[in-house]
Amino acid sequence: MRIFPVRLSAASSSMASLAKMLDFYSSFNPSPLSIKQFMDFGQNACEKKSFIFLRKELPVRLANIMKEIALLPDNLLHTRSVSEVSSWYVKSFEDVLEYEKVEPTHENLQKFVRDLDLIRNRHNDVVQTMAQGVIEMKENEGGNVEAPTESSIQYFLDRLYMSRISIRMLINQHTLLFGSSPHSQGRHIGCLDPACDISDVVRDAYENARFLCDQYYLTSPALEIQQHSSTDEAIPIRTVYVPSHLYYMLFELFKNSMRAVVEHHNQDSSDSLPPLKVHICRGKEDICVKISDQGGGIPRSQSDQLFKYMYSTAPQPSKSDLHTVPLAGYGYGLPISRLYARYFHGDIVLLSCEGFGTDAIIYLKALSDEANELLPIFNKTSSKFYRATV
Ligand SMILES: O=C(O)CCCOc1c(F)cc(-c2c(C(=O)NCc3ccc(C(=O)O)cc3)noc2-c2cc(Cl)c(O)cc2O)cc1F
Repeated sequence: MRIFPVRLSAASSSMASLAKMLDFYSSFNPSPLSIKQFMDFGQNACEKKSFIFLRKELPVRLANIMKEIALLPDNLLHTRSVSEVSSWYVKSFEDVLEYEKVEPTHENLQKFVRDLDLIRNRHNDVVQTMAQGVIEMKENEGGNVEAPTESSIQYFLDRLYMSRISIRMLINQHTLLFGSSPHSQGRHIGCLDPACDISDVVRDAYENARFLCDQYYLTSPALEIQQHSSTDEAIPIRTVYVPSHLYYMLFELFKNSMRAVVEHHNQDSSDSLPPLKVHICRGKEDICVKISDQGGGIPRSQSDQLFKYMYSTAPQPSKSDLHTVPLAGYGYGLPISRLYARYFHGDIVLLSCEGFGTDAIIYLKALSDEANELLPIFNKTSSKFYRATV
């Protein structure tokens, strides 16, 4: 009976074909789009053009990051969690390749939208699962991880999550523009708001962070907002942006500020907490959102640590903590918030004055044609980084 060898050859031939396709699509650099290009295309959207662009661009972006996953240190790559994440990427890569040569018929376009929804949902838990993989690796290594491994993990996770932000942006734009409810968008173009009122998103994020803070600490600092526009643009300051990205950044920063302020000011004193002061400023090149708190600050020597995936002052949350301790997370909120800001060529900068408080500044590009996607590219340079530290 030749069943097993046939099955083995079938498996090995599909692996060989996957490896060939990975090499092919990773040989292309991802094509970054600007917010202006997303808007211009979305205002006169053509589903066939979007389909033809995505059936090439999605495999290119998936293959570029899959080649980096393969270069991870074995003690991380072979954890159960990272193996699971890797299998999601393989499945999604194969799912999109099904459309490589098909005709853009109405039926195929509809099926493409459904498959994009499945792909997005398959990858919903990548961040938590990767965090679990880092914990498994630490446990397997007896708790200590050498610095070179830690820096290569930091480098990789920044690129993995930036790639994931970009792939979800492409998928969301296509499914929102051409999915089942294209006309319920109002003024929105996909997930982009052409007139995003920044102070509205600030208030929304503050109120939700405050709700969690009140739940846990039974108190929370007030909010004061000021807006400054150096250009002739009116107040309130509006810009073309992805409100959900801005909300994520603000929600994380407000949670951190509230935790610092409440924990720094002993909770039984009658003095009221110092308010959080937010300045929204529009210049020619930048839009800035500065959150200033009097939470006692953190030493300059430690502030960079807050952007590390393998550092957190909070103990690693247990599964129950993640549901019961509202302000606790894996400590990934800040590094991922900075990726959201950097994704369209902005940034997040922390300026802390130990003993007094912290300013956290979100920088956004003021001009949509300068807000280009910042995408990781797999090439000899990036792979050398892994080889040097593995
Ligand atoms: O679990 C998560 O996901 C949230 C993970 C994150 O959790 C943190 C958190 F919310 C707030 C702080 C913190 C402290 C503090 O904690 N100061 C006390 C201390 C003094 C000395 C040292 C030291 O010497 O190392 C450390 C802390 N001071 O300012 C901030 C602060 C940090 C950020 Cl990013 C911000 O946007 C606003 C802030 O006021 C630190 C966090 F780490």
